[in-house]
Amino acid sequence: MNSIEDLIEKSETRIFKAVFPNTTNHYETLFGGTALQLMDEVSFICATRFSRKKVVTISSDKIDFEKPIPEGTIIELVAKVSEVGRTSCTVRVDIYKEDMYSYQRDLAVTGLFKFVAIDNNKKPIPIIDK
Ligand SMILES: CC(=O)SCCNC(=O)CCNC(=O)[C@H](O)C(C)(C)COP(=O)(O)OP(=O)(O)OC[C@H]1O[C@@H](n2cnc3c(N)ncnc32)[C@H](O)[C@@H]1OP(=O)(O)O
Repeated sequence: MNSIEDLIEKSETRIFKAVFPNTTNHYETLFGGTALQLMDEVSFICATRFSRKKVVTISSDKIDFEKPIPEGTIIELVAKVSEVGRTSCTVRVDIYKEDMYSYQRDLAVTGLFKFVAIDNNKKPIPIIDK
């Protein structure tokens, strides 16, 4: 049986993307809505890998767009469980931007996403079996 700490470590989830023009806005930076969609997806995968149960998003919290992400950069999304409740878990997502042609890497966006585990009747159930 894995401890909660082991499950948190093993479920850390990372996705890389290239910021192509079809994902940017008229300022030629990553569109905020696209960033949110990617954050929801990576945090959903993380919560699913953590619980190995059906989970739904119940809330998102404190999304900070600290730095713009220019077209032509690489982004890495890192999702990790930061809090475990009875039926829910909270996942912190960090988006790092990397210059393609240097080793410059900066934290650009952070946010929290909370998920609830549900059964086949869509009712909350314990997020992990103890
Ligand atoms: C992957 C996807 O695309 S999901 C799509 C978007 N999400 C959805 O459609 C979900 C819609 N929401 C729902 O179906 C329901 O709200 C449910 C099933 C998630 C929860 O049902 P509820 O009756 O509210 O559950 P309940 O009151 O027992 O709370 C369940 C957990 O959620 C937490 N919670 C409930 N409401 C909120 C809220 N507004 N904000 C933060 N946490 C909340 C509770 O604290 C509890 O956590 P805990 O057990 O770890 O302490």
